[in-house]
Amino acid sequence: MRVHVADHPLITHKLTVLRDVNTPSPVFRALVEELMTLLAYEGTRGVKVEPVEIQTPVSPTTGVRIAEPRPLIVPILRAGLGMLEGMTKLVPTAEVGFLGMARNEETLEPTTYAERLPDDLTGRQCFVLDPMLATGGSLAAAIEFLLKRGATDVTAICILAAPEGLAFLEQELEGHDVTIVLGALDERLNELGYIVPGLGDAGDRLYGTV
Ligand SMILES: O=P(O)(O)OC[C@H]1O[C@H](OP(=O)(O)OP(=O)(O)O)[C@H](O)[C@@H]1O
Ligand SMILES: O=c1cc[nH]c(=O)[nH]1
Ligand SMILES: [Mg+2]
Repeated sequence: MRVHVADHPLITHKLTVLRDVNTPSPVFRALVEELMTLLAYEGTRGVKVEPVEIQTPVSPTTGVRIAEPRPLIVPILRAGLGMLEGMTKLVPTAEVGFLGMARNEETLEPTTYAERLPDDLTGRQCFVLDPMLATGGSLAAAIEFLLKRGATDVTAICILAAPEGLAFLEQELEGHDVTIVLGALDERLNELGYIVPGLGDAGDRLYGTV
């Protein structure tokens, strides 16, 4: 598993406002989208392209286009939905599939309550979007779901992660071709399974449920 922490002052600046408990939901949503555009740029460095011959007004030349089969973007509902627009702006021809997952806040175990994905993901490059990688249970389950359908090349883009969650993913996904792109790697998890310093519950802050 490869882990890449995006290191850019604009990302850190936007993250600081995102973390602030006084940032209201509409601003939080806008910031997630802006951050996602920057993280999508990092996260798609390995997107598969194929050569294409074109004619400029001056001469023929060889360029590239996104390779077939098209990449699949998988936001994990709810909070991952806030990242979708930022990603599809960069890769507008990608297909989008959905996974709905919720973490039981007492046991911290994830459950999957919705799935709308292609049956066969053989040869598909997959990009999973979820802002928070805390214990890693939700992301591990989501990635394992894609691997079982035949995916072999998975990149997850998260805004924040805890070291405990990364260690869990490392152990669960050993031997698989998985890349994790992060906006920041935080200090730790607290006793309730929340990322510290973190930003609280991403879904609640995005959709105004608190
Ligand atoms: O790494 P974990 O310990 O599994 O926690 C992270 C998960 O928790 C949050 O979702 P949540 O379950 O709160 O669902 P929501 O997006 O509907 O708020 C977050 O978006 C991740 O999916
Ligand atoms: O800190 C955390 C942990 C899990 N889910 C969140 O939304 N935030
Ligand atoms: Mg939540």
